[in-house]
This record gives sequence, C-alpha cells and structure tokens, in this order.
Amino acid sequence: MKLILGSKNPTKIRACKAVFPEHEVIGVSVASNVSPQPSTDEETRQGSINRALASISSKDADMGVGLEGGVMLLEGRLYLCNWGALVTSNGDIYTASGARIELPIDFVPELNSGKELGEIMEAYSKKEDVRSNEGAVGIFTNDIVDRSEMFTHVMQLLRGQMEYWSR
Ligand SMILES: O=P(O)(O)OP(=O)(O)OP(=O)(O)OC[C@H]1O[C@@H](n2cnc3c(O)ncnc32)[C@H](O)[C@@H]1O
Ligand SMILES: [Mg+2]
Repeated sequence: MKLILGSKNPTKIRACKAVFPEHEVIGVSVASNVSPQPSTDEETRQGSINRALASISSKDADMGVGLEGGVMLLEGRLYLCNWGALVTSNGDIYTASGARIELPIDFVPELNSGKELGEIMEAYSKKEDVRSNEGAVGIFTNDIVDRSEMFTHVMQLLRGQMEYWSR
C-alpha cells in the first residue's frame, strides 16, 4: 500500500513511517490552501484536510495524509495547535487533532506582523530549523515531547479511526 504525505518535513515523515511501517510512505510538497501560518483551529484543520486531498490526487496512492501546525488564541492565551487528516482511495476522510501547548504571548505581535512560527522559534531558541527538529513543542516541553512524537500521536489517532470505521 502506498501512502502519500503532503509534506517533506522530516518530523512529519518520521511520524507517518512510525505508524504505517508496513506501507510505502512518500512525502510530496502540496499546497495547504490556507495561510502559511494558520491562526485558528478551523484553519489549521482545513489545511490538514486540503493537504491530504491534494496528496492522494497527486499520485496513484491508497491513502493521503496531511499534517498541519498552527497557532490559536484561547481566553487571551496563545497556543500551538496541530491537526491531521487521512483520506482513503474510496473517499473517506478521518481527522484528529494533536496536542496544544501554550506559547509565549509576546509571539502575538510577531505573528501579526506576518512572521511564521518557525522563524520566531529560531530567533527565540537561537537554534536553526526548529520546525524540522524538536519543534516548538520540544522547546517548550524541555524536550520531553518533540514534534515528531506529537505528530506520531496524531497519526495513531488517524490510523485507529480508519481501522475502527472500516471493520
Ligand atoms: O513543510 P511543511 O509541511 O509546511 O512544514 P512546516 O514546518 O512549515 O509546518 P506547518 O506548515 O504545518 O506549520 C505552519 C507554520 O507553523 C510553524 N510551526 C508549526 N509548528 C511548529 C513547531 O512545533 N515548531 C516550529 N515551527 C512550527 C511552521 O514552521 C510553519 O511556519
Ligand atoms: Mg508550512
């Protein structure tokens, strides 16, 4: 079985391979058709669905997966949010959200000025390419949960739902 993931980000590819070890996993660049930095739960979820649909139609595949990171405000606090979507070749769509953790509120003006979280995280942590490594979740959990592990959980939720509903 062939699974196309709508990203070349290594944290997302690793998560897909960990949860579908028996399948061929191929990462391709697709458009999310939402902003580069989604800023609500709704937009982040939609980005994951758009990526999953674009992935499955980009190649002859059995499954398409989209994983999307975003930010959102809740009660005056800023959170990192994460969503995933899996589509099957018969058109079924499964969705799941991942962990949300709090980000520094000082990030809001920078995000509002159009910066992406990936760029803000590099300046904040003085590390390069945080988005392809531990991620914001890794930095702000003291490396207890990294971005790949967080997306692995989302992938488990997606696979589990697909298996349950196609029994
Ligand atoms: O190549 P893609 O798949 O697009 O991977 P990405 O790292 O850009 O990830 P997303 O598009 O899903 O995330 C949207 C934006 O939020 C940033 N982002 C999301 N989660 C992050 C995290 O845990 N650490 C650092 N940046 C993060 C990311 O770099 C983007 O600027
Ligand atoms: Mg991106």
